[in-house]
Amino acid sequence: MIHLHPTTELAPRVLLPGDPGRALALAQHLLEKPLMFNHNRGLWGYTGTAADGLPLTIQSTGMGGPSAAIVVEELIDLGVTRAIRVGTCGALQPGFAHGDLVIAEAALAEDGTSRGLGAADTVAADAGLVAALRAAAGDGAAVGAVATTDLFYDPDPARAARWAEGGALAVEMEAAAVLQVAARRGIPAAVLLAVSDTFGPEGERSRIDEDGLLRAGERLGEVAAAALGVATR
Ligand SMILES: O=P(O)(O)O[C@H]1O[C@H](CO)[C@@H](O)[C@H]1O
Ligand SMILES: O=c1cc[nH]c(=O)[nH]1
Repeated sequence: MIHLHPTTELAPRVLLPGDPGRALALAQHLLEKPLMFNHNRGLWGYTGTAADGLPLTIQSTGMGGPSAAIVVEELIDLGVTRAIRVGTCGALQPGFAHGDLVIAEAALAEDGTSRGLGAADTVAADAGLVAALRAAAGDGAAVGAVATTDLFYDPDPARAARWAEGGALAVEMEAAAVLQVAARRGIPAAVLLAVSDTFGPEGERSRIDEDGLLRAGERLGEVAAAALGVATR
């Protein structure tokens, strides 16, 4: 592969955090004897044995649609058949607190990557994986559309206001690209997010603290692994 240089076998099922540090934390949290199989381009990837005794791969996508699309294309070429993005997001609706979970039924294609890959206004997640995420998360997750953007620091607040008015629950930067590549290549994919940022009335950002981010990451991994069929320890 051009970007992923695997040094071990990959599992057919994969968790996709954006952050390489979350890939390492999840490998340590979810896997027995995790092996790093890729560090090329800083895209840390691990495979190990999950709680059900079967292999699970955890591969970071990096930030943004272009990097995520490369990673998902190459993972599918390497034999991956099911994928769940496990990411952070900014809340677009009132009532969310740091660490709250959001299951994306669909992603608004507000990014260049998914549009370049032929996405219409929204890209749907796989219904079976969404149902599995709902079951794994219990009552503890909001379910709906999220917006995927290319801009973490967006100079135009009207965009987020429009997504919020349209009912989007949260904003992040890879879901539409991951779902669009998966749809084009014919594999089921879904997206589970944890709220890392909330916004005040003037758009002022409140960021989750480091401990909360670590705990939210572990919860993302536990729920998404369960949705992929991994019994939690
Ligand atoms: O926490 P991850 O998965 O990286 O996701 C979110 O965090 C990054 C921005 O801080 C973007 O990648 C965004 O989508
Ligand atoms: O506000 C946020 C938080 C996480 N990820 C994003 O893309 N935006």
